[in-house]
Amino acid sequence: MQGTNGNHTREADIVLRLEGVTKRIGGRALVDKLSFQIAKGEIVGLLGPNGAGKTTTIRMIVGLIGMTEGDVRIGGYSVKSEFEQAIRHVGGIIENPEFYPYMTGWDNLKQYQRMSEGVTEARIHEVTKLVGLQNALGKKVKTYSLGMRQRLGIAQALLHRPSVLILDEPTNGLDPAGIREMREYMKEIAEKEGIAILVSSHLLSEMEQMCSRVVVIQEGKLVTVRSIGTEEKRERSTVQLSLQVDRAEHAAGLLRQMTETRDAEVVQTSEVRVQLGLAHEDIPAVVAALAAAGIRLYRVEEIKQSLEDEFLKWTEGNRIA
Ligand SMILES: Nc1ncnc2c1ncn2[C@@H]1O[C@H](COP(=O)(O)OP(=O)(O)OP(=O)(O)O)[C@@H](O)[C@H]1O
Repeated sequence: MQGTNGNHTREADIVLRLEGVTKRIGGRALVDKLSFQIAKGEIVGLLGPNGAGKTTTIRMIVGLIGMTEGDVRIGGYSVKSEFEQAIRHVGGIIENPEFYPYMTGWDNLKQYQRMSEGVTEARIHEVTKLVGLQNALGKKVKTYSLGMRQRLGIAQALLHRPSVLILDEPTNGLDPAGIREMREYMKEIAEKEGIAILVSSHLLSEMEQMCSRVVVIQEGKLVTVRSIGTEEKRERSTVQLSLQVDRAEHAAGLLRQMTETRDAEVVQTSEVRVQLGLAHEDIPAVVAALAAAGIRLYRVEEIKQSLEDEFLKWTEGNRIA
């Protein structure tokens, strides 16, 4: 699976796609023209300081609130116009999942199984093993730790074999050991089930260890999309470029067309800026294509700062934790 560094994603592997998603309330944009996509088997972090719009974005993805503009496609289906088909592909934990505390973990999942079509007991065993809960299934949920309750929630969300798992701040309240365990089973879920996972957080350090990419937002706007990897891996894969042009939207469209053959990932970050990951040898051809299309190119810069430095800069004054 090559989608993990975000530079070799095939169109057919995209399972979640946000297209200019916007939420305005009382004239204020809580989420503003947000676009990004996630492929099969990828774990992507939606990262931003408190109040950046993460929860609002996630609530729109799963249809809990409406979008003012834009659309979300899940498994190719529009959340706006084909909600039922779209939502069938999603397993989501937005608020704390509710369980019957006096029933065992197993009985809680059996209860859920009765309400859902096509979920077998074998599947219950499979998902509880994935989250490492198989030995605690006979215990009452009221005796579970927060981490165990969360695993039960994730097991439940996985029962119907969704193609996307969406988790809002899942590490909140977990101790370091709980966070580490979560990281491990999330990776296993993504790998073994080929699921795309979107997980929100305001902590870069956690996301760096868990995710293959992060989508950074601030004040509802996309700041950047970054691949996470070792320095060595980054060097071998692609160069992250920021292009300053006269018409970023036009340039981004053109670059996306080229992406299909050149494996780049294109993000418009402002009216005049486009970011993309490119193989070193592809840079001249891309510059030439932009010029040929009449787009004025003012700057081609490599983005080199560490993600940590940048994240602190973006979120200066906004960060609570
Ligand atoms: N229904 C609403 N009406 C007006 N403003 C809202 C509403 N819901 C959220 N907001 C505001 O929108 C902004 C984004 O909120 P959101 O909860 O999406 O952020 P977040 O990134 O999830 O932050 P946190 O980590 O604190 O949950 C905040 O400034 C919040 O106060």
